Amino acid sequence: MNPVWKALRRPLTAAAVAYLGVVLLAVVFAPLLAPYDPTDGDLDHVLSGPSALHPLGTDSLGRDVLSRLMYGGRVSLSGVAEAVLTVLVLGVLSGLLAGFLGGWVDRVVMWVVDVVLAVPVIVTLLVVLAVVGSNETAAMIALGVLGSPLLTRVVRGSTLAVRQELFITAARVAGLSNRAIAVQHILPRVAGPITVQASIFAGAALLTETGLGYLGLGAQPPTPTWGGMVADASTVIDQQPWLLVPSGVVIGLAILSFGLIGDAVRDAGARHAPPNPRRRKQVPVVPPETAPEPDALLSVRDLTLTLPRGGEDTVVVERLHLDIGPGEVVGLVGESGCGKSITGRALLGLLPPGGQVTGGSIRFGGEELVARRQADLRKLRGSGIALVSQEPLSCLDPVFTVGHQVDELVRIHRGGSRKQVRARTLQLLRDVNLPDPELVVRKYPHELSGGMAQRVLIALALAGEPKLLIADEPTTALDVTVQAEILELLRTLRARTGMAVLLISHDWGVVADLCTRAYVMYAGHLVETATVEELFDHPRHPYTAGLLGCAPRRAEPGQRLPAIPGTVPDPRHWPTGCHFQPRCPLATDDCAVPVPLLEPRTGHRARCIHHDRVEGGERDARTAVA
Ligand SMILES: Nc1ncnc2c1ncn2[C@@H]1O[C@H](COP(=O)(O)OP(=O)(O)OP(=O)(O)O)[C@@H](O)[C@H]1O
Repeated sequence: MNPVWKALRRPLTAAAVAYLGVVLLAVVFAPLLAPYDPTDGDLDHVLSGPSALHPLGTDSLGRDVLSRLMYGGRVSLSGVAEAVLTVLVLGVLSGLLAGFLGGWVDRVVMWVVDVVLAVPVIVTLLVVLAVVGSNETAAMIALGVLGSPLLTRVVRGSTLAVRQELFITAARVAGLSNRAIAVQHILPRVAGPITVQASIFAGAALLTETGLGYLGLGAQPPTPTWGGMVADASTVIDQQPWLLVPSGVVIGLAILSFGLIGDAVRDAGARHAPPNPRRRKQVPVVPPETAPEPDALLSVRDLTLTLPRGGEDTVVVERLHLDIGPGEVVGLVGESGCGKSITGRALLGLLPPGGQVTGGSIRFGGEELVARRQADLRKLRGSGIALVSQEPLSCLDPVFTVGHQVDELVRIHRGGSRKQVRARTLQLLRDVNLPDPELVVRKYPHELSGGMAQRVLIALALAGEPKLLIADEPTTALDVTVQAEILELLRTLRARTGMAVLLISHDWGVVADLCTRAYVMYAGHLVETATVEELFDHPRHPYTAGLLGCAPRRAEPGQRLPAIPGTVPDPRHWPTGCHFQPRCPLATDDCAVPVPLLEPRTGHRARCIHHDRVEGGERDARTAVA
């Protein structure tokens, strides 16, 4: 069950909701339910206590307190509604814009927020009332404007947190517009904090409205207001103290109820805002030193990426080269932390906050992608390049059914009537071999197995008919049988659609199964590239040879699994020269200077000066190519 609903079912919260519901009904239906007209005085029963005639007594003019409470609530609660509505519109819009768009929009919004927060509320309200007369609506809207910065901050913080989640990245990858992502994916996620803030503000607004009524500002007599009733009661407190009880209890319980509902929703899972990602100046991109491959679908040259690590911009990928031809299946291999996934994200223009391309070029279909605006890249995502990631369930929005999520992308990429969209969705689900697509479209992500979720994710990626599919460890989270099925599916889809695939993996078996060529990465460097056959038969870099030697299928029964000693160094502590030298059995002093990519055989490149000593290697001449 939704945690918010669960929280609202707690006895105290349920009582608060019920109380506000009853008050609201009594107020709305006051003309039908109130026993008397709120302005009619019964001079025979002035300042009487509760009686059969007047259940809550009468005031100093003999007016029925119950009827005045019902009618008074109309003024007081509509004032609260006006203030809350103003806060919601201003706070949610500005918070979403600031958190989602960031940059100068964020800076301007936060500057306005700081200015409004510095304005004293009561003084401003008095000024507004002095200017517009006793216009309660104007005062409550002004209160809403002054209260909105608190909601702006909360929504901005929550949006920043949600923006980092994988399913939002997946939605971007799929080419969804910012507005669609904000409305359909982010807004439902920040609904909790918004409800908390709105209910807390409603209590404060009721208190302010009552205070204004008490001071004789706002709606004027004989119109009943709750604040006016408190003011009347306080003037006769010596003669009839009871008169303060009905209005005091109704107002007090209403404020308490707003607070209780806010607390319950917050307890149910309001999230804290993450720290604001560091803002830095965009550094100029260093142009590549080598030309792109003209016939390639994707040609990456000298790509250098930085990410903020330990407070500093750290290079995590350095001068990477990569080419993928149309329809080609290419592997990107390496241990965890070598920079494979971050490279995949850079191709889509989706680096984590603070990440930057500081050098090189990415050409896709002949167009340069580095330094292109996010709006241009968004058009490319999904239809040009699509991504399937290693955590299928985290990439699906848990709030919507599979059908809704696939429909959404089909509508964006193809358009068409509801019927046509759904027909295409079912076809896509059939294409990825999901049994019973009619049933699957009605399922929520939590009802899917890992294998089914991965198939749905592949269907989502196919919705835009991409030319290049980046499959980032697409089988890592799956069991062996399902792994084989997904690999077979990728192979079939590639043959059927003619799309190219960049398969990111640390598993040589998977790479050998699907790819014709592979790139091996180590600690941010491309260390070797060749056809998969060449790499298996004649590795020319000790790292590739070491990785191949670690494959579990090469282990002898009863023997320890072979492993490369040591671990991938943190990008802040890369050694100078060859990054692999501290772990390399062939390392010499010469390895401490930067090593270029060499080409021991045509089309086979390795970043190693000892490539001819790598086991199984041939003693070829070195040809520096980069
Ligand atoms: N959001 C991030 N913020 C800071 N550093 C990051 C972030 N994501 C990745 N890194 C760092 O970038 C480097 C490359 O990470 P990347 O995820 O690309 O490696 P990988 O080879 O894909 O490994 P894995 O298979 O575990 O994902 C690592 O040192 C990693 O710690």
